[in-house]
Amino acid sequence: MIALVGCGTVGGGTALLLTRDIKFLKEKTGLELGLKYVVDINFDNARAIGIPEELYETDLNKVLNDPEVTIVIELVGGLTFAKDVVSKSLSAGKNVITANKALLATFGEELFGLARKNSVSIGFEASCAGGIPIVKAITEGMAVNRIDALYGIVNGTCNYILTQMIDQGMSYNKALKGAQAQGLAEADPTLDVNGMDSAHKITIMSSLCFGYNCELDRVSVTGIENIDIYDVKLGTEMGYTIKLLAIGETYGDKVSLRVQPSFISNQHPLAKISGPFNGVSLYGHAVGHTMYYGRGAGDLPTASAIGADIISVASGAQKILFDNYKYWPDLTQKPSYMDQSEVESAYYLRLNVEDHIGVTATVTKILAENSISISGISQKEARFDEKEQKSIPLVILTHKTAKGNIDAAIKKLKKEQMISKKIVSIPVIAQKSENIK
Ligand SMILES: NC(=O)C1=CN([C@@H]2O[C@H](COP(=O)(O)OP(=O)(O)OC[C@H]3O[C@@H](n4cnc5c(N)ncnc54)[C@H](OP(=O)(O)O)[C@@H]3O)[C@@H](O)[C@H]2O)C=CC1
Ligand SMILES: N[C@@H](CC=O)C(=O)O
Repeated sequence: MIALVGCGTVGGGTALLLTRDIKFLKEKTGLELGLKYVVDINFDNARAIGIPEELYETDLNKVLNDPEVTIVIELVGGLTFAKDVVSKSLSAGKNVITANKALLATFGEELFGLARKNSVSIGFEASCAGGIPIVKAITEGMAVNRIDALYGIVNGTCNYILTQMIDQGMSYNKALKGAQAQGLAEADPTLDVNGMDSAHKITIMSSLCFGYNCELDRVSVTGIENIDIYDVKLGTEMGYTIKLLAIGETYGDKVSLRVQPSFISNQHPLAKISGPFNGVSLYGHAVGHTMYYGRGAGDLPTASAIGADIISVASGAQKILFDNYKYWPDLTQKPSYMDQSEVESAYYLRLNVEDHIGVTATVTKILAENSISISGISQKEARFDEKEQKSIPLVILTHKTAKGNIDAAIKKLKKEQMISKKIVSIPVIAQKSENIK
């Protein structure tokens, strides 16, 4: 029997699948599945979607002490009560299913170890890229591959906001409200827009891809909060679209983990992933490039991934994988990390400069001194700030260069009197080449 803790957006969707669709699930899988408890502190949402009242429970201990319950689904979110639910359930010998990427990215090693100690397993398909079965793709579908890179749009809220801003000209705040209304955003949407939710997901997925216990605090994270629609529009004119990319890559025996707003060409396979959808590209040594697409957030799409875990746990498949796969974070070593300053890409730079003779020469000289080669440069129409101060936007596209060079050049440029301190730099990410061998 199943107990579900937290009946909000995802919990509500899951409870619906386990009540309304239970007959279909049994017919399809041949498994005897049953929802016995819905634990929450209030049941407004459960009532609103018609979950039967006899399932409602406020006391977690009742679930923990019920020997009939073999699966506890944690859908509360956060790191405090959720951690208690997961730890206590595992310690009570119950399998756990969770969508809580923050919890697994922070305490994965401890919780996976606890599951192993108690001979149970943790299902977490819904923790990365919502409804896309990406955990199964990495651990099962790509099993024979050495995976050396993962590029993903893995936050539905940010992708929805950016799409609305570009396609509808909607303001950032209005688009964020829209994402919240659709149940895409986290309870605290700061985690979405500041890039941390994507960082949680890239930590979990990279650990499974590369066979290291990747650490959340080694992800270089930039969110979308400070993106200026002016740059988005200039990017569009140049044939680029802006996406919040989560990237995990290996460089020899080193790992690089980063989340960053990035320009990608309109021809890039991830460019067409819009609205609440997510897309994840994996690169394996045997298969080459594979790509996964689907809804990255929302009640039923995420419940679909939870349902897949329920079936895996109930059929015994999850435990077999848990016992045999060697890339779980409690079984692997922490990686060595690539120094972020050495990571290379092309860049879009926007400077605001005074309209003086020699300013472009000063800029190009500083870039050259920092080993940055320019692939394009253009001066745009003058702009006026809120204090009516005029400045000329100078947009530069660079060839591939190390991030350290860009940072050093920006530091120097900011010291020049004719150049405003606000310099925008956005990596321009090309599609990775396959390396089949
Ligand atoms: N929303 C999405 O699309 C996705 C979410 N996730 C993850 O799924 C998890 C749940 O997210 P989501 O459904 O959006 O969150 P919600 O905030 O909608 O749901 C959380 C539920 O837990 C309840 N709750 C809070 N504290 C307790 C407690 N002490 N005891 C029992 N119940 C409690 C809340 O009640 P109340 O409302 O009264 O506070 C609410 O009903 C999170 O880890 C999130 O990161 C993963 C993929 C997609
Ligand atoms: N808030 C998240 C929900 C899914 O993980 C998102 O927007 O992607």
